[in-house]
Amino acid sequence: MNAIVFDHVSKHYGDVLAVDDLSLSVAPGSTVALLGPNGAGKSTSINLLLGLLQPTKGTVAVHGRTPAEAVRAGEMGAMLQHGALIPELTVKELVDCVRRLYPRPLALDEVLELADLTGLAGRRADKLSGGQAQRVRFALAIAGAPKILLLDEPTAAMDVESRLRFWAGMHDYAAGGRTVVFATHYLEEADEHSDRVIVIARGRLAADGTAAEIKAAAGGSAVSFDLGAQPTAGLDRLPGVRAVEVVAGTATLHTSDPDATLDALYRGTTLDVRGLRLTGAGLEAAFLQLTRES
Ligand SMILES: Nc1ncnc2c1ncn2[C@@H]1O[C@H](COP(=O)(O)OP(=O)(O)OP(=O)(O)O)[C@@H](O)[C@H]1O
Repeated sequence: MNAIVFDHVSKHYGDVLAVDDLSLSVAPGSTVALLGPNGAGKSTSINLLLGLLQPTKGTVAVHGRTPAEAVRAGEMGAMLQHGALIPELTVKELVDCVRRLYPRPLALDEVLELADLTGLAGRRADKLSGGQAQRVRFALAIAGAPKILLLDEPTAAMDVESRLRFWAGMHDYAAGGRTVVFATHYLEEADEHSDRVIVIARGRLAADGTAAEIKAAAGGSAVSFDLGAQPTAGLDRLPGVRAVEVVAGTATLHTSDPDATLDALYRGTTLDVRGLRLTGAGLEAAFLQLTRES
């Protein structure tokens, strides 16, 4: 059975269509990045998964049940973008308090270790930095040993070192068959830390696959050269070319077949091609193209 299923889900906030006919399923044990620009519908999707919001249309299922049932069964853990911590409690007290609410929690020391909080266990929650507080939110999300862990932009307030440790903790937690879905705008995080990337833009599914598949599907490479004042006519008809951009005298041809494009550029046109550059599309280029297209 799938861990998560969205079946033709739409969510309106008044006139705003935040999620638009989204259908997808997530297999148990996978780590999925939900990637999209600001306002794409990532947080709304996570809130729908937690049963905090109800779809306007369609259904959301978690292990074949409603989100509310899955939450009640202690199957879901979530780290949302904001969440107040009880200021008077120490990190250890807070984590222990939350883990005791669950039927089969992780051991306290294990939670602290996974969230890299062992050294901060005695610190009061109101004396933590922003990044440390994020690690406590992560600890609270995993304390109940949920089968499905949802993380909404988990590394937003973390420095480079904290990010590295956070991802190590996330991978340790995911090992052993747990399902993790994390929302991010950081392409490199999606690339490095997930085995599947779901790109959403304006509430719709823009792409779904491994980071490598998304890069390939988004059109491979770009051929750039100094065009100067020469005419652009016909560049968009060269083989493989999907789009042409001309900025400040530099032409960039986005192509799915750079060999054929280059061959035709030299042999099939009378252009004086200088300063030629060939670049492979990274996830960033793929992401921009996909989110513009959709
Ligand atoms: N409570 C609300 N009332 C009205 N509109 C909302 C509400 N919450 C979100 N929206 C709108 O719904 C759309 C999707 O928002 P959402 O927060 O899900 O996007 P997101 O991908 O998580 O964005 P970000 O990366 O900026 O956090 C946006 O247009 C947003 O303005």
